[in-house]
Amino acid sequence: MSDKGSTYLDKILAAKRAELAAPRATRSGALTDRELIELGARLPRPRDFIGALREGPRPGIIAEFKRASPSAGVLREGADARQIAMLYAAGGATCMSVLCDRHFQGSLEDLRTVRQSVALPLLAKDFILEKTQIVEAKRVGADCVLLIVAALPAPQLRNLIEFSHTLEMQVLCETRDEAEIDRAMAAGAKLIGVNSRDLQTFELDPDRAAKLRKYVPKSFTYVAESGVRTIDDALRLRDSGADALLIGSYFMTADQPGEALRDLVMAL
Ligand SMILES: O=P(O)(O)OC[C@@H](O)[C@@H](O)c1c[nH]c2ccccc12
Repeated sequence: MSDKGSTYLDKILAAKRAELAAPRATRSGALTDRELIELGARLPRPRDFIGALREGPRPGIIAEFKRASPSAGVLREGADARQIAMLYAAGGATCMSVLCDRHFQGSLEDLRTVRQSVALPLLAKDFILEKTQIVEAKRVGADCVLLIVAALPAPQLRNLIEFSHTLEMQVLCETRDEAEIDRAMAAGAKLIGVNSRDLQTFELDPDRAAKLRKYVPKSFTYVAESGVRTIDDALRLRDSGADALLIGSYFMTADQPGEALRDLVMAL
């Protein structure tokens, strides 16, 4: 089979489908929807991720634990999830995101480690295609899950949002243009992200999140995702009206991630 025409996102999603199709060691692998809800509902109640962003200083910072990325390679050799989480919490992060996908050298284990290290609300940053993944994220301590509009047909998106809400999990719905923003809002998302990096090509358009701000009414919570490389980048996104900034590489590559975060929070 030729790879011609398939994008990075297609490849990551194909790998995720293969992972999900393989026999799984986890308990929730072959359960019915009802059993999944019963299992998920017994897990500890999630924290209020959106509430933390709305009530804290604006814009809130969602600091991401990210070992590597397909575009930049390894960001921090031997990164220690517990240590970074504690630096982020002490540095003034409002919430944290943990990259769980293996194309970013992440795992659910990293999320579990972060959960055991800090009390901040946590986002499971993964390529979620089915309900079992939402239960698994909750099981390791996530409060919020990422759902990528470009990866999910409309009925599936709505279904996964509803399922998350049934488990009292929140959803960050990731978009990249006006049409996807409309789809996210129509599907019931309350927390809308615009990723300035295109997951098809991994190219960055540093102004995308600022340009699209006007399409999301203020009753939603708006997250500018990716591409903050300087304090000025963060200031521009703040001035565009973003409620929160999701930042990974800038902190992960800093000599002192906690200091870099504190300086950024002070500048905002
Ligand atoms: O490292 P950055 O440029 O600060 O980006 C963080 C975050 O936005 C990025 O990791 C991200 C946003 N959406 C995603 C979806 C999948 C994987 C990764 C992502």
